[in-house]
Amino acid sequence: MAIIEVDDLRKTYGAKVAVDGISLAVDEGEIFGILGPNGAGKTTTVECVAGLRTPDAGTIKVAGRNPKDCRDLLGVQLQESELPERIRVREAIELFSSFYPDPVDWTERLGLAEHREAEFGKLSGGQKQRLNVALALVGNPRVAILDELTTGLDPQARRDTWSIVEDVRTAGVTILLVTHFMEEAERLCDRVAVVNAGRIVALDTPSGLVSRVDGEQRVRFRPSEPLALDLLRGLHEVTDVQDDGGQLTVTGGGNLLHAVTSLLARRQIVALELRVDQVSLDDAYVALTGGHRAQDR
Ligand SMILES: Nc1ncnc2c1ncn2[C@@H]1O[C@H](COP(=O)(O)OP(=O)(O)OP(=O)(O)O)[C@@H](O)[C@H]1O
Repeated sequence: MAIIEVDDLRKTYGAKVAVDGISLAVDEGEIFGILGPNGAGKTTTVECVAGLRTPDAGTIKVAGRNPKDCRDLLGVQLQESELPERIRVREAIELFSSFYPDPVDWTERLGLAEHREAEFGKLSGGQKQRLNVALALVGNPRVAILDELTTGLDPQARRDTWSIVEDVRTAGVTILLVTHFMEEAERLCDRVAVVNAGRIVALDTPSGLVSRVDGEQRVRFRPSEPLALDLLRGLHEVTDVQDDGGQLTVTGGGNLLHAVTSLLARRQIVALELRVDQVSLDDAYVALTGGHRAQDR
């Protein structure tokens, strides 16, 4: 059942159209990703869902209610949420807890227990983000909105943060996640809306997005024995064969790898240095957004 329903959302800033008719529905318990290039309208969309901005047109419902009446349901971690440098972890948790009737302390579960007396300014990037997640969850929300949670983190801290997001979902929280990272979307999200210039250009599971792109596959190998290239060209899965000094690159579709390896096996030829390149979510994203590559910032 959908817990977030966005229907034909529009938002402009002066002459700038930031969101141009976005509709989506997020099911309870889902991790739903919003992916797109800079300025695509992602933050504006989630800020409207969070009740922090007023749409110009369209409707948004969270658990059937207007987002502005959903303080008890929503936990929000925003893109550049910065706390004062000197505030201690414990003090920040206490301050945020005071806003809610039934606060929940996530510091233990998020590995912050030993940093409770540390000042915000002295925390590492990963610890700051864990604190931001703890603060977003303090009100025991049914929906957490996480905007570029892992931007600026090193790869290990990013992975640690992903496990935390999975733990939060396991605890029953629905997550709306804005991200620039393909790997993050692929690892975490049940479904992803790819946004470009204020519109959704595709909405699907990560593997569904990949399969939409009519991507070619490439199989590269060095045959252990000489092989007539026309045999490969005769396979209906194959569209092209290149020989680069004995290193063959076979391009095609369908079950290309199986077709090529079966042919080799019949001739008792071994594929040495075998490599397979397949369409990735990155390729799908580039195709869907017309060439904007998601950034690693
Ligand atoms: N307060 C504002 N006033 C004027 N224009 C704004 C404002 N906030 C956002 N914009 C513009 O609206 C467009 C959408 O911005 P938004 O922040 O929603 O995009 P985004 O997809 O989240 O981008 P990013 O990945 O860079 O955070 C951008 O062109 C941005 O410059």
